[in-house]
Amino acid sequence: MDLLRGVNLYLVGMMGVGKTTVGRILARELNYRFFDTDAVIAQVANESIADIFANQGEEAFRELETQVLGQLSAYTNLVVATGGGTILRLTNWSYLHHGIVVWLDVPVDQLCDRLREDTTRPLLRDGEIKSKLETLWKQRERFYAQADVRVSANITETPEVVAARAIEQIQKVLKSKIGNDIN
Ligand SMILES: Nc1ncnc2c1ncn2[C@@H]1O[C@H](COP(=O)(O)OP(=O)(O)O)[C@@H](O)[C@H]1O
Ligand SMILES: O=C(O)C1=C[C@@H](OP(=O)(O)O)[C@@H](O)[C@H](O)C1
Repeated sequence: MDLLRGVNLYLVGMMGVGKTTVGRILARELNYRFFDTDAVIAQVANESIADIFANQGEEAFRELETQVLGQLSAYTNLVVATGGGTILRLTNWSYLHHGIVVWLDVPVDQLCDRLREDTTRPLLRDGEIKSKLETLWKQRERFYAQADVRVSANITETPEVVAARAIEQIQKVLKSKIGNDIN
């Protein structure tokens, strides 16, 4: 994994794909530090993500998200689990491109089962989860597709299996990048 030294891994993808769960495992395997931008935002704001949305609105949350991402990008050897909407802002991409952007992709219908009982994600409140996720997916798919590495997963796989595949795929992409640079 020497290829990866000195860079950050940024996990992107829809809510509930496992960015936090898989990210922690990746950090452990690579001996990197792990950060979840939502957790940092909640700590800095001293409020839960749901309360920030309710009290300050989504735009204020997005501003905090950009600030936290920018601060984390000053460091190296981090695995960063981003929020599902991080990819929406062009400014955020200027930070994401400091490292390797890894898209965890789980089919939306499988995410519904995972998130049905969830109360922590404000964008899924009030209404039918499936149609909300599908609407977000339609708006966001093209942004996720700009990641350096795509890791497809399904909910029958353990986070450990997904993390192992992510490492393999990241290595493959880095090796081919280096090969292309030499040729
Ligand atoms: N591979 C997996 N297998 C089973 N459950 C998972 C897996 N990945 C994540 N989960 C569960 O799904 C939920 C959402 O995962 P999380 O890591 O918080 O997603 P994200 O950070 O992308 O929003 C959590 O309850 C987590 O325990
Ligand atoms: O998709 C989104 O816009 C959001 C995803 C959430 O993070 P997770 O992707 O970790 O659930 C959190 O940042 C916030 O609720 C908004």
